[in-house]
Amino acid sequence: MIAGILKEIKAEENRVAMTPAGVELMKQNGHTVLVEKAAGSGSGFEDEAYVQAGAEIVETAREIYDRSEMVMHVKEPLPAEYDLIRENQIVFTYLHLAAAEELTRALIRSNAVCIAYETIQKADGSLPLLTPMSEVAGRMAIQQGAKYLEMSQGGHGVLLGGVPGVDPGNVVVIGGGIVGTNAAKMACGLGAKVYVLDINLDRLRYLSDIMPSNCYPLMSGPATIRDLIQRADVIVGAVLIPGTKAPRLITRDMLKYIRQGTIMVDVAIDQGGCFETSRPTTHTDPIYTVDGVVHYCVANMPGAVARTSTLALTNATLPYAVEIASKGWKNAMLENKEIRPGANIINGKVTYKGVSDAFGLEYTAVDDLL
Ligand SMILES: NC(=O)C1=CN([C@@H]2O[C@H](COP(=O)(O)OP(=O)(O)OC[C@H]3O[C@@H](n4cnc5c(N)ncnc54)[C@H](O)[C@@H]3O)[C@@H](O)[C@H]2O)C=CC1
Ligand SMILES: CC(=O)C(=O)O
Ligand SMILES: [Mg+2]
Repeated sequence: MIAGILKEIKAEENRVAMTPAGVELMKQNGHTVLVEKAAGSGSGFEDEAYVQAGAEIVETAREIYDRSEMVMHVKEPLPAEYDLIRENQIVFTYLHLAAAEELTRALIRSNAVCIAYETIQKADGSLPLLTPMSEVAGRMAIQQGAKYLEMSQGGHGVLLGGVPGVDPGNVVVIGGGIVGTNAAKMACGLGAKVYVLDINLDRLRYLSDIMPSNCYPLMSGPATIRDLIQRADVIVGAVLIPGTKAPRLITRDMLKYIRQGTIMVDVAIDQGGCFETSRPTTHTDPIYTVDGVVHYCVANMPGAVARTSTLALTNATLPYAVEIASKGWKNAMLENKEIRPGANIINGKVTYKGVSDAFGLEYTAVDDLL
């Protein structure tokens, strides 16, 4: 198969969908890899390294789309690319469609085979291509929260770890999955008092076993959230119901309970955000304030630490890319049940329930198309 690696065009996105080591493995499996010029430079991989690994460097995204049977991105295709996507072409990338109606409709029109990284799912329910970026984003959430707590950044001037004789800061993490656990680990490491909220009691038991004593796993619910946000210095939004729009757990009205200069980091913004007042921001302009409460809602947080993120992401994506390229998408989905839920839109049909529900579109089970 001919696979094309596109250069990311989202603001401040420096990750790349395949490293030179990945190209080498694709070549060993008999595939041709086209890499858009300078696609890897933001992650420290120059064109020369791709050529040495056996890739062909291609000048434009248009040529990648024209010549490739499968295109790979990190982030979703942007409007400038919608008309370049071809019928039956495999588009393999993060899509987050339940929060992106315009993109959903463009991909339906394209008649392409759109497989989302974030909905590939193992039998135990885990999301192997979301996990590495959730690990990065969860850790970064605390780094960003601590930074914006500084007064010159708009925060209310609390040092998360405190000092001897002074209380540490309070961190409230809503959602105790991969993002939430990684955020909590970082915040605990700094010495903050950390509350992690989830609705899954088994998950709370697990967190209670593995987390240090300055972490308090609690059952999530409106009353608990309302109580905790009044004392919070940093609030992290980290909930997910896979493939669907995030539930709004802190409403506009609840901002009145939150002190000015508190930092709300909505990591779940790529699924629409779990705070009503969240709207996507970029690394160049990451924060805004509502009623004095600072909101950080960058939809591609891992892009800021591109070297680490590219390596972590491609460690996870490469085996799936090789399998899809080697077997074709249908056989890959028939033989590997983890890949099947990755199908979001296939030849104009919406094959992911969370996406069809989000926009009132007709749903077709992927099994009917295999
Ligand atoms: N902004 C960014 O750059 C990035 C965003 N993300 C996003 O972060 C979000 C979280 O991802 P993961 O941690 O990997 O998901 P996960 O599936 O590991 O964890 C989500 C957790 O939320 C819990 N949950 C669901 N409803 C809840 C509720 N009402 N109250 C409390 N907890 C609730 C679930 O039980 C689960 O434990 C996703 O939307 C993901 O796409 C991930 C990576 C980067
Ligand atoms: C998960 C995701 O959307 C990201 O890493 O940007
Ligand atoms: Mg994202």
